[in-house]
Amino acid sequence: NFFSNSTIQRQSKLRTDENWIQEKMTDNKTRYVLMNRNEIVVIPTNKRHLTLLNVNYEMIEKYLPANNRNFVFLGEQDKQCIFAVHLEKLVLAEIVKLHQEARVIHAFPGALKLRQDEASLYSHAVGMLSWQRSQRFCSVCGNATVIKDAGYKLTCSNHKCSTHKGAVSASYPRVDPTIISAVISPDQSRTVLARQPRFPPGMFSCIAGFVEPGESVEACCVREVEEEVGLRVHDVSYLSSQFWPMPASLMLGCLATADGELSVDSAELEDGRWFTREEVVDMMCGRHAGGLFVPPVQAIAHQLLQTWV
Ligand SMILES: NC(=O)C1=CN([C@@H]2O[C@H](COP(=O)(O)OP(=O)(O)OC[C@H]3O[C@@H](n4cnc5c(N)ncnc54)[C@H](OP(=O)(O)O)[C@@H]3O)[C@@H](O)[C@H]2O)C=CC1
Repeated sequence: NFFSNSTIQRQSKLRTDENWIQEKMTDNKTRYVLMNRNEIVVIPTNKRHLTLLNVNYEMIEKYLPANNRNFVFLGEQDKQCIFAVHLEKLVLAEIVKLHQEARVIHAFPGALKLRQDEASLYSHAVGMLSWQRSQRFCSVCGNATVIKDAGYKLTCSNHKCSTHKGAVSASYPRVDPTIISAVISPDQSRTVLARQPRFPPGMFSCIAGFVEPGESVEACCVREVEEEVGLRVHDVSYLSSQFWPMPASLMLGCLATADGELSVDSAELEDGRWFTREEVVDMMCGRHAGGLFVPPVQAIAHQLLQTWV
């Protein structure tokens, strides 16, 4: 699945080896991925494809943040280490000026034009760096946090803080489990698609929602479909997953069966309908008579529909 198909070795056992990390950070063979919140630095390879700008330590040294903040070790690929770093907009602009073809672009939808392995690097980086930015202070005593384990762990800088004694001694990266389901009629001829007000005009997608504590994937699927379109699903089956970097959802793709009239929750959804298989095929191929379409092939919503049609 796009965004989750990296060929990188994460080398998680080496993250705690500070000397090794320090040595790799300053090695000129090391490659840095640059970003700023929702922006990435890319080079267009042709009209439709982009590649991430490769920057080595020499090029980035003077811009690297103090205390390794906003910084993460992504792993190793072909014996080359890869780190990601969050930099201020002005710094990104300065770096881009040094590379004739480089551009700073919005990561969405820009990241959809990256090669799959680079899109996976991007999703790994954005999930890690947005978590670090959201955890700058200890949630117990309010003191600053300190980055450990090459960016994968945050501890409180106040050594008297109770977090150093209790079971919850550190903050670890956050991933939000989210179900997404293609709801199919019992005769397999129709599926439910819905649209949120923030979707691009004409786009319909499968039903999605965040898993709550105490819920299984199946129970979450039943609850979300009932809440959003008023149908009671059965026969929920898990198909596959996708990390979705918005900023850190783990999409758990399901197929489920239901029938009946829809009762759309207008607080969350702008529209929700049953669509026939033929209509969905047209929406997937960009030839729907009414101009309706589904998310692109990179999204798990598309993959679920592809499995069904
Ligand atoms: N890859 C794919 O094919 C698709 C991916 N998605 C993704 O699935 C996710 C869920 O979809 P959807 O339900 O439509 O999402 P929304 O982002 O619309 O979230 C619904 C509501 O849940 C609350 N919320 C936001 N973040 C979280 C969180 N981390 N945990 C719990 N609740 C939260 C918010 O409520 P409030 O505003 O009240 O705080 C939000 O309005 C989104 O990240 C979306 O991008 C969705 C469809 C297709």
